[in-house]
Amino acid sequence: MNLMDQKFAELKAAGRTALIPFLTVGDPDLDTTVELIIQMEAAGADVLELGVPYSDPLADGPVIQRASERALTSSVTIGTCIDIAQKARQRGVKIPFVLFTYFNPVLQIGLEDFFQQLAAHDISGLIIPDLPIEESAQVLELADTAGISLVPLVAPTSNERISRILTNARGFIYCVSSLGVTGERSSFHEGVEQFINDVKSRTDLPVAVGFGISNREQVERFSSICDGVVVGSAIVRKIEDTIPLLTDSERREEGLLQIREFVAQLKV
Ligand SMILES: O=P(O)(O)OC[C@@H](O)[C@@H](O)c1c[nH]c2ccccc12
Repeated sequence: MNLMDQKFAELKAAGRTALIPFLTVGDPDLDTTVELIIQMEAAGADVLELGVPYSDPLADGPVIQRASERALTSSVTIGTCIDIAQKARQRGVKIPFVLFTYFNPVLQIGLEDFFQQLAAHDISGLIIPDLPIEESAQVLELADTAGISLVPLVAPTSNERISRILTNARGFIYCVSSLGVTGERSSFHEGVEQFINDVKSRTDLPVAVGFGISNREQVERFSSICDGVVVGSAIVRKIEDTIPLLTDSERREEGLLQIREFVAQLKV
């Protein structure tokens, strides 16, 4: 049982739903990312998705694409992201981290080295959105050996693949609320609650939902049926809008407080 498993067990015992923010490491810069991680925890985040910026984020909408572009100007790599996680731990951050990366950056450093680095830096979970279940056997074996939970994405269109995905799932199940790419939404896939409840009926693992969730009302809606709610683009947009403050030494603290307050109002 790793830190993330423990966190979900604690929340379940308390009847609470995990708030799982996503941010892109290095956006707008690496030092600010460490400060933002500290603010996310202070705001009530229970698990944190640390996104590895990538040049071809095919599943991401424009907000996260822009965040990746900004981060890539600082030459952020997977190794940088893992170092940032360690820096946050050194600053006293206790919440579990889920590394979010496309598969190509993992292949570039090699699977064995990648999992050794993850395990050495207290990363609890891993999401690779473009690793299909059919090609995940070796990654799953290495993740299990390293004690890292390989978290699968399940979409309303997964249908007959859902059973195989759930059989190989670790950590939690990430239910994608809508088809398409990431980005704030005012509505979700028709029958999304039924889809989530169907997944819940078929697994003992915690079930979280993400994609499009951008305000407290939507978090409340999904918190009533899920063990976790992921919010990415809305937070990444808030970071983007606050960059002028975050990068001004005179107004940095004001900017960090605005991000903390934005995330805190999502906590139910
Ligand atoms: O941004 P949204 O719509 O709030 O969705 C969460 C999402 O950002 C995060 O989980 C994520 C970022 N990039 C992804 C790519 C695929 C699946 C999920 C993701």
